[in-house]
Amino acid sequence: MITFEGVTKQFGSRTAVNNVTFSIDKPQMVGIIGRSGAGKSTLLRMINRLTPATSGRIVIEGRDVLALSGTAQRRWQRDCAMIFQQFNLVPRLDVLTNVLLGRLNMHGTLPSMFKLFTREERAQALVNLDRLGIAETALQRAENLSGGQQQRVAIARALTQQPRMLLADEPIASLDPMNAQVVMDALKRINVEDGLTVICNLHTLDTARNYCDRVIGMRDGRIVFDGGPNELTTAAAREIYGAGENFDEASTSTSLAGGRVAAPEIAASAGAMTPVATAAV
Ligand SMILES: Nc1ncnc2c1ncn2[C@@H]1O[C@H](COP(=O)(O)OP(=O)(O)OP(=O)(O)O)[C@@H](O)[C@H]1O
Repeated sequence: MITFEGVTKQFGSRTAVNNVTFSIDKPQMVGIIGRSGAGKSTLLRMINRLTPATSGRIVIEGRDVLALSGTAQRRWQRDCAMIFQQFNLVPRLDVLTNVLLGRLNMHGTLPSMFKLFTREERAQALVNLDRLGIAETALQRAENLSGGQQQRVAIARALTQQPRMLLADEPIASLDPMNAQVVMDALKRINVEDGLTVICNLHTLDTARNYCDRVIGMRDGRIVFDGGPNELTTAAAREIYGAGENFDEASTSTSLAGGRVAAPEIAASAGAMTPVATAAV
């Protein structure tokens, strides 16, 4: 589905991502972990061309997406929707319009300028909000929502792009544990129910173990671990984080004690913090 071939990014003399090679050959939830500055964001941003790579190829269905330009590049950026730590909503616009912005690059310039969306697009945006359990917020201003709700709006906007892949750059780093869990559960359900690959930068080991099918560990721009969540032992974590014998996993932990999402109907429980919570995603 996606293959990285010797992908490198240099910022001046600083090598942020160093000759990275790996493939994802089936829809997976992939977590990328590593200490701050390891290159996680740069790796993700190169996939959808927010950051240009210095060298290498990222190949999807035989095409090097790093070589795309113009319309083909914009089409690819639509295909790999991205969500961010700070949600990137338009605060003063209502939630529904924020979600519809996911359709913008499917329109010509004039309809885009005047935000002219079809009835079908509005209906689809509402369906996506409903999947995220927040349809009732559709007419509220985005800035009046909680952080967890705003991130779910961002996910609904990403779904409205009808992407082939979802990239999430530290999607829960600004959220409290309860909202973090709701957002991770939503991403997991999208992966399972829609068969979309989700690539997610995470700061915390426990979240990667609990939610991801595969974990990639980065250190100093290189991949130093690539395996299943069960292979992510304390020794492997030490290698990824460049830590010594006194490495304490708790230092990378949220209080998310969640497990993997097995069923959409698992109830929210403020006390237990088991997965999850939202309406069916
Ligand atoms: N626009 C930029 N200009 C210069 N250097 C950059 C730029 N973006 C990132 N870097 C550098 O590249 C390296 C990797 O940064 P990156 O943000 O990818 O790491 P990260 O693992 O995502 O870190 P964090 O978890 O703190 O977000 C760091 O040394 C960073 O300072």
